[in-house]
Amino acid sequence: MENRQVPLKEKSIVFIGFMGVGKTTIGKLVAKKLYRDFVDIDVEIEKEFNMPVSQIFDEIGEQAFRQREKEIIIEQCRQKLRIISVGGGAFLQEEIRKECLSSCIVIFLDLSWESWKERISMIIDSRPVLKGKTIEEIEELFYKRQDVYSAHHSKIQTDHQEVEEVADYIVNSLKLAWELNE
Ligand SMILES: Nc1ncnc2c1ncn2[C@@H]1O[C@H](COP(=O)(O)OP(=O)(O)O)[C@@H](O)[C@H]1O
Ligand SMILES: O=C(O)C1=C[C@@H](OP(=O)(O)O)[C@@H](O)[C@H](O)C1
Ligand SMILES: [Mg+2]
Repeated sequence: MENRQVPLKEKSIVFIGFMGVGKTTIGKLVAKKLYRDFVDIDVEIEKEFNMPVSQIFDEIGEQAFRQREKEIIIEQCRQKLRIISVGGGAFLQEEIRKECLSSCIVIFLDLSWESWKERISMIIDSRPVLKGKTIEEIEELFYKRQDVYSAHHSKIQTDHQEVEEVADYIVNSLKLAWELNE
């Protein structure tokens, strides 16, 4: 389905940002508050391969993961009324960026490096891209990736904010934008 003529209120919403910023957690919460279906692209890929992302990287390879990531995101973006959380590496692919930006509302969840660093122990084991890297190398990747996240419709600064607060702010902002667009 071509999604470009879809009214703003019905457009799917895509969450982007670096690993661990809260795309999965906040996306799920926003979906619940808006009574919309939630899709986490990593979870969809894990279901297909029947193994966690880190095992897919080890046993099948990152390239196969990126290929399915692209296909599933494009498929999901063309649906209406979805809340979609993509992996932090998805926007490195131009085709994904273009599709998300043309079909959906793209929300960038921003977090400072200082705040992000405090979360590292929670995510390091499940993110193969971080495995074996020094903190300096991760910091370099963090800043390098910010370039691709600059392609978005809306940015939310999440430092020192609880997930509920961030989700409520997003829901209220969306409702306001929808009202103004009516
Ligand atoms: N605003 C927040 N404040 C504190 N912890 C958070 C916040 N958002 C997410 N987290 C925690 O950070 C970790 C990574 O969150 P997750 O939603 O998986 O991020 P992503 O999908 O962007 O990789 C989880 O343990 C989650 O509970
Ligand atoms: O940034 C990346 O390259 C990745 C981010 C992960 O998703 P989260 O951003 O949800 O952690 C997951 O897709 C995979 O481990 C690769
Ligand atoms: Mg996630």
